[in-house]
Amino acid sequence: MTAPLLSVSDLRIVFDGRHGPLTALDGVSFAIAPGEILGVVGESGAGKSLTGTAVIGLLDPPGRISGGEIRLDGQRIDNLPPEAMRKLRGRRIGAIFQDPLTSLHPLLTVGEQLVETITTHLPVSASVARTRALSLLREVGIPAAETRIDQYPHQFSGGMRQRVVIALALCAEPKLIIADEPTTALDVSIQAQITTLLKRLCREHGTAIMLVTHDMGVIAETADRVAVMYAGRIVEIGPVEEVTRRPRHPYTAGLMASIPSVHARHAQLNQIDGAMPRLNAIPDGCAFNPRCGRVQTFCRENKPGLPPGLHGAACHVPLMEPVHA
Ligand SMILES: Nc1ncnc2c1ncn2[C@@H]1O[C@H](COP(=O)(O)OP(=O)(O)OP(=O)(O)O)[C@@H](O)[C@H]1O
Repeated sequence: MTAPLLSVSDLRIVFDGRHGPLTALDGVSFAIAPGEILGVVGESGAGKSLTGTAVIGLLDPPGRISGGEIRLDGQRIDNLPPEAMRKLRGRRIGAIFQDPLTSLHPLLTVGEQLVETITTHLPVSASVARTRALSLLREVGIPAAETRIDQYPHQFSGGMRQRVVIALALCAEPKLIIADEPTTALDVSIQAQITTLLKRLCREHGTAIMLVTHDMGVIAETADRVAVMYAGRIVEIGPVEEVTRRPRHPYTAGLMASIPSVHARHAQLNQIDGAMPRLNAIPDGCAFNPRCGRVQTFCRENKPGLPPGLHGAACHVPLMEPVHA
């Protein structure tokens, strides 16, 4: 792998509660290369969003980083003062969230928001910024951009609004975009258009994306590599083809089995019995052991680590045979 753009090492996040700190992220490590799309997948509560939130420096109390480090282009960013982090956000790291309306100001036109973001981060005049805003809107596939630029967010459909949010994230040509469930609120046909757009932007601009989603189908279509999270840890990581065709962790295999057909994407991950444990009740040993069909006595006692290498699973009894043809 080339020098990583983002590297997260042994990241730990706790929530300070009345009965002491609860561990929400427990030693998460991964890297993203320039231009690469890393999918981060897992059920609700796995810690996917927390990981993305920590990378963009938006973790709020009572949550806090209690260990590990985050580096962007080699520079440590997890301990930057808030002002420095604010500058970095938007300029070097962009963000796209599930609901476009939370990222857009309802009372400002799309053009005003783009121009403001561009002039905040780049030393250009308002008229140059407007020209750039127009070309960004065209680039993300907004038809009749010259008219649309002066319209308000509510005048756009959900899919078009998400395109505007992507344009906003791209304003300062950040090297990294954190996209948290960017397609979840959209119709299936629109989802495909947005994932195609994200892939094209990565290819054409060399932007890296950390794509957070509960949907293994979106990952399979979009990501280069995938990190599977469970109960605050990465339980499997590897190239998407490898992980989807030959999952090694029984949890990943369960996620794969739960991918609905392309035409029925909205089915939930309901094929693995049981639920993600609460933070105050994470089982000893492998956190997945109560739900695992391959559980052995030692799985209840020893926490498995993620082995080094391109594709690895934190499992004492990994699946080694292809599960999917
Ligand atoms: N402010 C908070 N206080 C206490 N616990 C929190 C807080 N925010 C998140 N958590 C806990 O941290 C864990 C990880 O949350 P996170 O939002 O990262 O999960 P996720 O995998 O992104 O799930 P989802 O898809 O539902 O967003 C969960 O157990 C959640 O309950």
